[in-house]
Amino acid sequence: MRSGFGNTFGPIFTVYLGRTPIIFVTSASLTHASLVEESRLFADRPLFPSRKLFTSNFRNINSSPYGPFWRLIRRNLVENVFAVPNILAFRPARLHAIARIISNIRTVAKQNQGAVSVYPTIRLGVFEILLFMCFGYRMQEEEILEMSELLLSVGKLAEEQILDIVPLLKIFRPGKDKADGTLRARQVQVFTSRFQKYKELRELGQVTRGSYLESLQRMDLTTSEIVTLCSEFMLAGTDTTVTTLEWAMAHLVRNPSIQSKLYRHIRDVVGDRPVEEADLQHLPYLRAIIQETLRLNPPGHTLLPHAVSEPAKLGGYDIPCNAIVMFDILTMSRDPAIWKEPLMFNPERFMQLEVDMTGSKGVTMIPFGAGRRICPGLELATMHMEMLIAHLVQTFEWSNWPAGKEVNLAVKQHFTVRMKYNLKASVKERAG
Ligand code: HEM
Repeated sequence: MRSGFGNTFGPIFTVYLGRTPIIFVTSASLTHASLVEESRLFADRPLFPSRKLFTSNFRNINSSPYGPFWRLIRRNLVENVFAVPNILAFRPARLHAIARIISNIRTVAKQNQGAVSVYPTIRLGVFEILLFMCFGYRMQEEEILEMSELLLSVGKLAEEQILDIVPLLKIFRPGKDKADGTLRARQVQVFTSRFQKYKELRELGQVTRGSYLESLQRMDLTTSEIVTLCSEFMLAGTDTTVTTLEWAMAHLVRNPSIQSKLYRHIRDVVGDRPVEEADLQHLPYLRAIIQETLRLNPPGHTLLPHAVSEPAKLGGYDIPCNAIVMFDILTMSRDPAIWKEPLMFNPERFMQLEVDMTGSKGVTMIPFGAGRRICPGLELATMHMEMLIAHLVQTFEWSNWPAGKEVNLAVKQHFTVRMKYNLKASVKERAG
């Protein structure tokens, strides 16, 4: 099990790929010194040429250079869409999607002697919740599948960023530019047809107010930019959340006593009825399980690439403006100097310890980043993960499939760092 690059190469080191310096920061204190104490300086992003097309010329939140446009679109997301009353307005969509996931699990289990592949069974439900928040109306099954397949193709391009750093590698991807152009045209066409449907339903008073699309249409943005921003919302929120859920379920399958403790904890607090959002604040053990999962298996082992807006110094190193700065957060969250028995899955540690995942007072684990570029979806994602784990464990008992076979924790880098072998588990309906 990897503990991060830091153990091998030290707290900060540079690798050259072609002419581009890539500076890896692996220490928690240097991460705090840069992302929190010098937050403004380290809040820029490198501009990868291959992303120009799919980001409408770097006009989405994650790729936009630090500046007024970034501030405007980020503030819109945080203050309008992610405001608590607005999130609560989408509660019916969440409950609908959770019910669908549970029903899918029952169907799949029935067809496969009790066995369920966790990732694919959960993914569409999480995607559906975000689609609803993005567009304000419930899409038909085939529309959801079309959007999902389309965005999986768009998301795959993020895995090809190496081509920007070493352009020579492009010879292994002949026809890439043409294929990208075709995909972008399809993305714009499919999204535009959804915008049209939104307009029709809105005129009939049949949309949930407060969607991301509604907020974006109030701003001075082009259709292409709105397509890009809606796509980012879906891409940033789906696989990060589902990857973490799969890891959490893997740990619960590997640790039946922790799973039983969670089940009893939920029963003690809420009784027999399904967990609701208002219960979450009374379920610290549930939160501890999510935190421990994010510590041991953050869906990104590094943050998104950062850059400095002017030449800087960090840990005695010069950081030039053309450098790509990578924060290796896995090293920090598995650092034995910070965490006792760091490779052990032990949610109890969070029952005794108040951990600030935003890193503002000091960095120990920052699965959502820290400073100005911290993930704006932190609270929404946490709520979705807690609700889903609670319902999955309330409804079913999860165990190894086939019985006696250990869960394999090998990793694979996709858009997120996922389980190399999709978790397949056996589910048994709980008595009630
Ligand atoms: C378990 C779930 C999630 C994790 C672990 C996660 C993690 C992260 C990380 C590590 C970053 C990069 C921070 C940096 O570069 O410093 C990020 C950025 C971002 N995330 Fe998330 N994320 C999650 C869910 C979500 C959700 C649900 C949304 C929205 C629907 C979202 C939207 C974004 C956006 C827009 C950015 C770019 C922020 C910026 O550059 O200013 N994320 N996230």
